[in-house]
Amino acid sequence: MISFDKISASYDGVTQAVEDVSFTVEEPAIIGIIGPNGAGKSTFIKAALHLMEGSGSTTVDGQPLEKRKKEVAYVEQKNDIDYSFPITVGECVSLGLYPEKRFYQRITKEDWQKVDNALSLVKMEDYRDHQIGELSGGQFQRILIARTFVQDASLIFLDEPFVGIDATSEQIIMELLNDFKDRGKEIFIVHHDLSKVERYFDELVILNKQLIAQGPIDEVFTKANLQKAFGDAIFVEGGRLND
Ligand SMILES: Nc1ncnc2c1ncn2[C@@H]1O[C@H](COP(=O)(O)OP(=O)(O)OP(=O)(O)O)[C@@H](O)[C@H]1O
Repeated sequence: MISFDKISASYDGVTQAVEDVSFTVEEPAIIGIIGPNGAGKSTFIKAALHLMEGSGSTTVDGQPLEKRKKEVAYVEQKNDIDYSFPITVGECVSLGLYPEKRFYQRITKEDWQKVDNALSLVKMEDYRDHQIGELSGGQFQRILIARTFVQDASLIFLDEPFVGIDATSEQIIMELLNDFKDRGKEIFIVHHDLSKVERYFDELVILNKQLIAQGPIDEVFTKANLQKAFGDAIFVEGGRLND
């Protein structure tokens, strides 16, 4: 169970990006975080995970986040990642084993077994010794998911993981995330494609600076909530939504 209590954050003390967002997710689930551009989706995650300054608190099973940090994995937006870093696919995945481990520290035989196992889950076992810079966007995203697996994270936050990736990678990732859910994990995904909401997610968080709605898809993925978050423009092109 993870609870967010009054998460707020601003930039330069001027732009209030997220305001008093509170909600709890009790059960293993895949949770979509949606909202218009600039709604504060990325900021919410960063502030809630204490990756930037903000206020409010996050608790895991009633304990402060600090005590459970090892269980939390965060995969940032692709454009925030430096692909030119000279590191192999295997080394990149192994970083999940020891969040505190330094680069180039020796990786044991046992570690490699865990890495190989994770790489085969994301169907990237043949790429272990390749440089990360050689991968496509979709392959790299699969590597980052493999890293959360070796970390054994139970709370996974993915910021726009499907932007610019191939359909095969998207499918492999969604299958794996469903498997993670069956293993008891809670997975949060910032996502912008509303057409896939019902297929991909069990629960939804709708944000526009403040929390608009949160809960099971069939309760909160409604025209009224989407209008509140996105305005009327979203309905111009139509689309199947619950009333
Ligand atoms: N580093 C920054 N400095 C100043 N303002 C920022 C910074 N990052 C984000 N913002 C502003 O904070 C607000 C929320 O941004 P955020 O990136 O969290 O939204 P988002 O919902 O993730 O957007 P998108 O869907 O476009 O990625 C926006 O108004 C944005 O311009």
